[in-house]
Amino acid sequence: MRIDVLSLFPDMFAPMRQSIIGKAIDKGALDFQVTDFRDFTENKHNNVDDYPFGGGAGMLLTPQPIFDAMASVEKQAGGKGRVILLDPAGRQFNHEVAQELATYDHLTFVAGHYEGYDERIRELVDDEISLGDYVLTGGELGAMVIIDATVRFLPEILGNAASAEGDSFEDGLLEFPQYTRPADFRGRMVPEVLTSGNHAKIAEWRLKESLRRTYLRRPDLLEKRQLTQQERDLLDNIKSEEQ
Ligand SMILES: O=C(NCc1ccc(CNCc2ncc[nH]2)cc1)c1csc2nc[nH]c(=O)c12
Repeated sequence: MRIDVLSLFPDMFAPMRQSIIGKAIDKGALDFQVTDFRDFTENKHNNVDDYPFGGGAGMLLTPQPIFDAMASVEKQAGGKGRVILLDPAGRQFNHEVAQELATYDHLTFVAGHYEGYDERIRELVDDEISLGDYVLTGGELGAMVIIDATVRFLPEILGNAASAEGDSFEDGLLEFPQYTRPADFRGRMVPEVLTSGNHAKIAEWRLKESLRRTYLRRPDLLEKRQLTQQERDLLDNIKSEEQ
């Protein structure tokens, strides 16, 4: 997979090379390139933004540096791949979107700053993604979150854990409580069932605790999810316990 980012703050992406991105690059699973579109401005003052026509507060990114930075990526990479604009007005990022993006072999992210983009920049763009309904100062952190969540799906990175996890019953439910050694931590015991070796009982306990957690914290997820008869029975059980 190749990922390009167009940004005014390329250094913000350097720390990613210390973790998941670096691992993917070392494994040859990922080509990662950040382009500073300020390098492409034809403006003698090196400006990349300007006042909005029609007045109003804030500055907008001008189209020329971004168009020319994109042309440079196209020349280098032999194309621009799937172009994603980070924008608060975009569709909300989530697990499904990450899975969808992971299917492309080339993604180009455009991260803006200031109060937004000149509308004509959207001509370059295939998709617009927001990280949620809160205001950030720019798109870089959003791009990093999306890249992290997407790169983890690469087979070389998480093997089949990511896909397997996605397919199992956890899909659509919150994670069950997890424990590791010691079984007795200063008097706080790990639930008996988990050290019983009874795998059927363990699986049922995990399913029930996933349902309990989802019921208590994210009932909206339960609304969206088809429940098996076993899950419905467990949920009835939980509802009476949680009275
Ligand atoms: O670039 C981003 N933010 C910078 C930014 C913040 C506010 C505005 C719009 N300004 C108000 C307005 N609209 C119309 C007129 N005036 C534009 C850009 C961003 C990328 S993804 C994301 N996801 C969640 N939140 C975010 O802010 C982001």
